[in-house]
Amino acid sequence: MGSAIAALIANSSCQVVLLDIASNNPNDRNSVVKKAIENIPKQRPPSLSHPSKLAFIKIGNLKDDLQLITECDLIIEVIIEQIDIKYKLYNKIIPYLQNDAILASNTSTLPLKQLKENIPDSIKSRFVITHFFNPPRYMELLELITDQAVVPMVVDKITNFLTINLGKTIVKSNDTPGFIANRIGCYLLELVVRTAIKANLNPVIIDKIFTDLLKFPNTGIFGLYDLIGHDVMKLISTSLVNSLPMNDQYKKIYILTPILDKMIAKNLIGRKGVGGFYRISAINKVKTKEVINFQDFSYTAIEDPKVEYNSINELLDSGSIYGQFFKSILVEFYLYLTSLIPEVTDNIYDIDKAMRLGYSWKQGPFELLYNIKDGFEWLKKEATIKNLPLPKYVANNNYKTIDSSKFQVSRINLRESEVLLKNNSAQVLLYQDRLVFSISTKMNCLNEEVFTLLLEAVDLAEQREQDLYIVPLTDNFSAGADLKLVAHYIKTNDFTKLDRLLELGQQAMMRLKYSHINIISCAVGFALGGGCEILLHSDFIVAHQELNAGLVEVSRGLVPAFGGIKEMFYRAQGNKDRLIKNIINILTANKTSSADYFILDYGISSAQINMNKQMIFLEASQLTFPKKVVKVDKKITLPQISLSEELDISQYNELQILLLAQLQDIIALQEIDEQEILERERKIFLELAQNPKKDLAF
Ligand SMILES: CCCCCCCCCCCCC[C@H](O)CC(=O)SCCNC(=O)CCNC(=O)[C@H](O)C(C)(C)COP(=O)(O)OP(=O)(O)OC[C@H]1O[C@@H](n2cnc3c(N)ncnc32)[C@H](O)[C@@H]1OP(=O)(O)O
Repeated sequence: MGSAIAALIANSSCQVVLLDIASNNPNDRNSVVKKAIENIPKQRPPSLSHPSKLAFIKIGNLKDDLQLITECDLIIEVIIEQIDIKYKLYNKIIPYLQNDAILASNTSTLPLKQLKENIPDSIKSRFVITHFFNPPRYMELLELITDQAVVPMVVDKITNFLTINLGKTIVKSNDTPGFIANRIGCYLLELVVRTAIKANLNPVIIDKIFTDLLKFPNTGIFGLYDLIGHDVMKLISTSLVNSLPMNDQYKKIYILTPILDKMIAKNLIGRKGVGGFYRISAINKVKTKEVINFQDFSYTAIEDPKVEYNSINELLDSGSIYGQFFKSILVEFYLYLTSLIPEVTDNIYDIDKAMRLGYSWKQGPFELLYNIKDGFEWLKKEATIKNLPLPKYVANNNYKTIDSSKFQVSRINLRESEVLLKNNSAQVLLYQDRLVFSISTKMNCLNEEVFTLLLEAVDLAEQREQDLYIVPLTDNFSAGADLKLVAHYIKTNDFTKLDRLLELGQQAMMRLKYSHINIISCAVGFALGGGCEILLHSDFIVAHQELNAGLVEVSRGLVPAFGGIKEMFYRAQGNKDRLIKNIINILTANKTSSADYFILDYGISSAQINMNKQMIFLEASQLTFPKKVVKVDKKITLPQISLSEELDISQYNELQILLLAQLQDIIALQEIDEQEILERERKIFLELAQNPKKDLAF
């Protein structure tokens, strides 16, 4: 994980030093760290936002290069979870720490108290635990563990670095084993897996219920166990069980399960092994997902199971085997969860946040309990039937003070904004003194109403002489044109509406580009198709590093038609190489995987990258923009290139070849202005849209 954390820091464009053990090879003492560096670009999912970020990582070994530590403000120890080995390392590095440098351990199992036992007092005040989640580039959660000895200035400094520079959301946890997320997450994993194996239940059905009814990530519980690795789960749980108090329920559910031990012995440890609860095989050359049979460890192909219940309440009331199973594990789980308050944390919203951001649950456990009819009353009743003692939090009715509006807090608190304009798909807000346009459709998809209000928003911004910020209030900037709506129009032959959408889209993009106020787009999540076209027509983009943006239309059997083709020509400004690159973006439906890639692949010149998606708008609103110099639509010269010679067309499909021919026709014009390309773009779109092989449906 050390190299993945180094990569995350490099992604933020901060300098980072990666020190690993010195190799025995006298000719190359850095061979171990070099191997780690070589592996960074191979990590999946990718740890680096762009290969160029490797330049931010300096390497060394823990024998010859300790002086590099003197250059560092923060030293994160990411080594094996053995206290003696950690002590040895601390003794080595402490003499090289700057007076105000912070020392942090990324331990997931050892308490801060124990880590500090042999540390000089002068270091105790700046020694904390920073618990990253794997993979660190993608998981937003960071558990921060401090104690009385740590001075507030240190807490502020590290909090700023982790949130602003690295984009993490910090949840403070007490210094208890497993902290918050793993204590709860691993308990649930062990509880479900061990109870289900004992009852010989089917992992596929259990996982399906977790994903469909409880909205867990697609891996479910057994899939996650495989992903973490049965060997690693054993290490984590053993360590937890050894450090938890005698009467902790984790010890009781961590029962002997010979099947799990046999699986480890057979290297059936999950994705890293020869299989796990699941495995992917090639059956008749078809990739097939299989599930294990616990009796003989053979595998059977999975047929997509149907869950016959519409809600968790229906399942729990059903009295079926799986209904009873879920009733029993949910009662056990919630009694355990509530027994952790206030020992692990007294903030239940932090518990929910930790499970959402560290385990990717759609809802945290407390919010989830709201989905169960009379959740806490149900829990009390079931616990009483089973004669189980109620934790204080439940027995004292403390849960009655839960404020459900605090579970998922949106990026901008709408209650603080004045709504200036609004329709069913978008709104214009006055947030403090900033004009904000935000879309409110599913995935912020674009329809006539969005464009109509966007046009009105630009009018309003111009009247008020104020810049306009385009800000998503949810996790995505925009997934582009509403393809469900487009498919519906096509099905009902409503070509007037289709034409109107196309016209409005193009008009809105040109209005953004040629208005005399600045248009600032705050780009997070997906900005695809029309979403990307809005970015291309904005004056400035503040982008989250984890942005996925691109003109992906060709992958849907369409072509960009809200000015995307036009911008790719226009932005090349006569430069041959840039034009070829831009055409490849369209042809290959280049969906970039980070803001770094988007800026380079799409030739974006006015953008700033931010690591923290919660802070994108804050950052945008703090920037000052010069008065916009409205561009003049001049003719651009088109470099005379032959696309069939410049590109390897053998790899392209029918639509791509047809599109290439149309783009070549534009190039043949030699000189063109923006309006002319836009008209061409519309013509190309309509011509190619007749191609019947289209799959707009989801
Ligand atoms: C003779 C014919 C003439 C035709 C003339 C037509 C003229 C019409 C004018 C249109 C001009 C368009 C021009 C523009 O340049 C083109 C575009 O913008 S095309 C759209 C490009 N965008 C995409 O292809 C993105 C599609 N979406 C995705 O790939 C994925 O959804 C995602 C964004 C990667 C997210 O993936 P996930 O996180 O897994 O989420 P889901 O896929 O489950 O999505 C959640 C939810 O949202 C719905 N949804 C997503 N994108 C769209 C969309 N573009 N339109 C409609 N709905 C969308 C998705 O279906 C899910 O819905 P649910 O299942 O929850 O109901």
